[in-house]
Amino acid sequence: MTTTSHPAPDVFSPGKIGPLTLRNRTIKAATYEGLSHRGKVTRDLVDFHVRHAAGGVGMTTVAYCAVSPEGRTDRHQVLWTPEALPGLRKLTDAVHDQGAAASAQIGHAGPVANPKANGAPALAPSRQFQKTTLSFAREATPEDLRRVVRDHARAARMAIEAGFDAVEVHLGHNYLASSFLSPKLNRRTDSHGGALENRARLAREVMTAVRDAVGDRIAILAKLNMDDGVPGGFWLDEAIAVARWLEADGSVDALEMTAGSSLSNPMYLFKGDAPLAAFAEVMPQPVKLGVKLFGRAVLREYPYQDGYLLEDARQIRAAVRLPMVLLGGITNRSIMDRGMAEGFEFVAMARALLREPDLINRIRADAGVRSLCNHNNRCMPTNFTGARCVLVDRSSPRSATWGTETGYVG
Ligand SMILES: Cc1cc2nc3c(=O)[nH]c(=O)nc-3n(C[C@H](O)[C@H](O)[C@H](O)COP(=O)(O)O)c2cc1C
Repeated sequence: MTTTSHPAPDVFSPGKIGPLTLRNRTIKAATYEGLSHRGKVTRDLVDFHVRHAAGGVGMTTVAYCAVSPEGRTDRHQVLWTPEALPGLRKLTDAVHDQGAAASAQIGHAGPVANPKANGAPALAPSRQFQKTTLSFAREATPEDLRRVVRDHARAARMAIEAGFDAVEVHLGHNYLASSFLSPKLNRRTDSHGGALENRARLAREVMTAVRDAVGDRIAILAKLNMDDGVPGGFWLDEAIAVARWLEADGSVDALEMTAGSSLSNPMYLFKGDAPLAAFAEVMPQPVKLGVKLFGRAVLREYPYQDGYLLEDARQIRAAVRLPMVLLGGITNRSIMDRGMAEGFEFVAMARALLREPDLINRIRADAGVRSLCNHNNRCMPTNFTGARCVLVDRSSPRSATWGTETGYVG
């Protein structure tokens, strides 16, 4: 542990991530909004982030902006194209007007991508059957990997043009870089497979390319898995080594630790109820069929408790000096204070802020405020139809005419 000799910072005091100073230490975690249309920003997407910025967070994260077309989980996802830039700039300007910073989550979904929607097979370290999309992901060639690394660098450069203060690189949930880390998913025998040094190569190449692309003009965060929650998968001991390498590479300004596999164990990240019926209801084919056939095996339930990733994240905290963001069940002042006391510099929150976007302002005014989120997790499947808490708003903003009606903002 590096910080026990210093008093714990107040979560409402300013905090530094690389070149960036946030007005406080709370971050709206990435929740894929499902509010972009044909790769471009809509008014609904801007409004979503303005709500969170006005609600008091230090930084809001625009999720998940794919670096390559075959790396999308939804065909409407923001892609880093010149056409997307004017809308992204309007989004970051609107967030800045509220006094918050804006981060873009960038990444490649790898085997989690939707091949039908993308019109291209998903990429994986080794050829494999995807239960959720009932299709085979193809083995990425060395040229694919070089291109994906370049795509991350290009995305990070465009994030600067779009006015973002930070990029958060997705190294979790068995998306592409995370699937390479997994000894279960990665059965390669080349320089990107086998020993941990080789399995971690893609994640390190991506982070170094992003650092080379942006220098210290904006902050660089990495959202790194600690444990896939899958027998034979990537887990904590290996994550500690990877966190140390990323620190030694100088490619990261802050680490946010996550867990689970969007491929085979998503509830390991969320804990709480598994919303199987809600998933089957909204998913397009063939994902709907995949959920019906394999959903019960994939959506296993785990008990929820506040700060549920703290026990593992504490071990990473002890291994590196980098600023760290505590994620997972942060819902009230007392778990925020606990994170600060344990040496984390920031906290990130997803579901509690979907339930109440103004929760940060209310906790700041009254430390006794409790979140109304009950971890029923029925927000999870809303990410393709407008991420929201269904206890607040059951209806989707997306309709047959959605996009034109809502209006592009650039
Ligand atoms: C609707 C929804 C969409 C999400 N989309 C993303 C995403 O695009 N990228 C990501 O890294 N995590 C995503 N997550 C996970 C959250 O960032 C966060 O890691 C998780 O919800 C645990 O934090 P919490 O306990 O504060 O909710 C999503 C979560 C929800 C509920």
